[in-house]
Amino acid sequence: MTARHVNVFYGANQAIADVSIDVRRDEVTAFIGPSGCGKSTFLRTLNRMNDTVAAARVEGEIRLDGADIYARDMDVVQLRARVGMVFQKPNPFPKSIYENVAYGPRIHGLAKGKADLDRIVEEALSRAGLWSEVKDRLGTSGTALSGGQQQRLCIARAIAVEPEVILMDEPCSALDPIATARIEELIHELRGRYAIVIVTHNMQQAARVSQKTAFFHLGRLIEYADTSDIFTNPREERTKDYITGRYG
Ligand SMILES: Nc1ncnc2c1ncn2[C@@H]1O[C@H](COP(=O)(O)OP(=O)(O)OP(=O)(O)O)[C@@H](O)[C@H]1O
Repeated sequence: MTARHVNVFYGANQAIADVSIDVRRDEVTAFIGPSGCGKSTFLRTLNRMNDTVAAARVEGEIRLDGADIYARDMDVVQLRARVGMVFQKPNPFPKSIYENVAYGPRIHGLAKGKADLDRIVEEALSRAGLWSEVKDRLGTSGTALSGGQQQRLCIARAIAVEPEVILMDEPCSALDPIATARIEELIHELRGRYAIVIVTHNMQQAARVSQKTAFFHLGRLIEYADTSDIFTNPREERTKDYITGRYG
């Protein structure tokens, strides 16, 4: 995905100012920065989640495989399948584990019948590292799983429609350390197959899971570089101050 000169406003307040960035398919990109700097707002521009906020207005250009995602003829439902999202709080549908994963492929017409749908569900749950834990209880409610399992179910739900990009907005902030480690492992396993963008407050997590890191401050993209450079050799003073804990 490429973003060029993106501005986002909530009414009269500007939350994102002139952000340009490329997100590559074979990498995990972490968005870091102090609270309120616009990480989530910018993340949400990448699959037009901001459309759901009446006061939000996006300017600039964002392209997915060259196509302008804000173009009038862009099918937003299709876009959100190609650019999936995993939220801070796991939000499975109040339906069975199977239905949580099968819903997307069914509405997007990806399955050629029941056996094919079963295969897609198994594959998505396997890739999300959840299959062995749930294969004998696919009919039970997704909301009855543990928080970490629910988050992996949400990742399986995103994967099931074969996205190109997965956006993760602080996916571990509601999870304990063990469930967090499991999600981080999963991010490693999924890398290469999907472009992954993760917003995180946890700098160790950014350093562990990502290859590229973008540091935001007051709505601007201050520095975007290899994660190892951001954490060991930042070019900007503000990045250095943030990663050394001087503010944030
Ligand atoms: N729905 C909204 N309506 C109005 N203003 C909003 C809305 N969402 C975010 N903002 C404002 O936009 C700015 C950026 O917020 P955003 O949530 O994107 O930051 P963030 O870096 O993700 O913060 P955090 O790390 O605390 O989640 C803030 O000033 C915030 O108050």
